[in-house]
Amino acid sequence: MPEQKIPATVITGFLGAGKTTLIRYLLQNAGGRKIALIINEFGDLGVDGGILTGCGIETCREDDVVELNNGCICCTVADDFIPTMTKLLERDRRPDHIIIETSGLALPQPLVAAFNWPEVKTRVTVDGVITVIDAAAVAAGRFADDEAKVAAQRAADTSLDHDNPLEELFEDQIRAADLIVLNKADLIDRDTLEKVRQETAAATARTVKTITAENGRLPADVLLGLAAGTETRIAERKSHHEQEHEAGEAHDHDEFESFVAAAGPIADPARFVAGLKALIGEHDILRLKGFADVPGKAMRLVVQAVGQRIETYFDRPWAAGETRQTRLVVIGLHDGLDAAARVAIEARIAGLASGSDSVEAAE
Ligand SMILES: Nc1nc2c(ncn2[C@@H]2O[C@H](COP(=O)(O)OP(=O)(O)OP(=O)(O)O)[C@@H](O)[C@H]2O)c(=O)[nH]1
Repeated sequence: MPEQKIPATVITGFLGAGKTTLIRYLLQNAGGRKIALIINEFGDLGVDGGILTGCGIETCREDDVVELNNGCICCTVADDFIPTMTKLLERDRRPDHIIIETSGLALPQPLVAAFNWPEVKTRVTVDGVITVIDAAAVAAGRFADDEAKVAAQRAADTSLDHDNPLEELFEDQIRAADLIVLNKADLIDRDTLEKVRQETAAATARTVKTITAENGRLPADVLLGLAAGTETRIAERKSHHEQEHEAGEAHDHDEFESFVAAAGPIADPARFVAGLKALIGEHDILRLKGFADVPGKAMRLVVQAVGQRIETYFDRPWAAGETRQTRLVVIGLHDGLDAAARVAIEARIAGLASGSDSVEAAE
């Protein structure tokens, strides 16, 4: 049986935006996922590894945290990142998910490109790039809470081979994002937050979704794609249709909504994916993830989408006695996924699966 690919999430954003805080919360609420962390930081400026390893979180063992402190990760990809990933993948204890926290100076694109290196490509899939933004700093006309510290980090990194102005770096980090987190929402009022949201959206041409957070407190299901633990839950969960006349599930995070959309076999996977892309663009869908039944294929098709990034691959044969089915978990903001939207989305997914609805992807 082929080894299932391990999803990797890149978490980027300026120094002090709240990346470590978000990761810490994520580890504490990982839903049983075994997470390995790669943290990129420098000398005495870096304390994140210590914060995370010393945190006493059960799911995060000391040797699951790897620190890369030879310079900015995007400038040391070949020397540092690839060997580290390879070592991580050769461990006996395979992680369910890999999280990479970049330094505040990192350009995410070279890092994402590194996932195409042969050593990594066959074993890891990019789950998504999450860009954390200090909304309060941006509202105040800055990119980071402490721009002097960012400058100090830059000065301390002798291997840094890009010297973009802060504004350009900020735009690059936003452009690379599959999901943007406007963090530190507690420090500004709603109107200001909305202004920051618009400003951020203007910096990206794509239909990237933006969510807000206080102290990075966001559910793992929103931040991360499928993992071993979620797999069984999808099969067990009732579809939206089955749930329609029942009380909704209890939520820890009221601002988010999720449901399972069930559909029939996929007539044409490429058109299905193109249609899903369009659907995500049209609705407030943050994530779509699950499995699909492709007739004629012995293997199950994994579908993972965050923003406009959609990954599909066959991960394992359907087991004997297992029902071949298409089930996608749809996650979005509560306000955007009301009952009518859920009915419409489920119907569209069913139509896309059967080929009766052949929406082309929005460019
Ligand atoms: N008020 C407020 N403070 C926050 C929030 N998120 C993080 N902080 C604080 O902001 C500071 C920086 O947070 P970190 O999580 O270390 O930020 P980071 O992006 O990991 O920073 P580096 O790793 O240094 O690049 C810490 O003092 C956090 O406690 C938030 O949502 N609201």
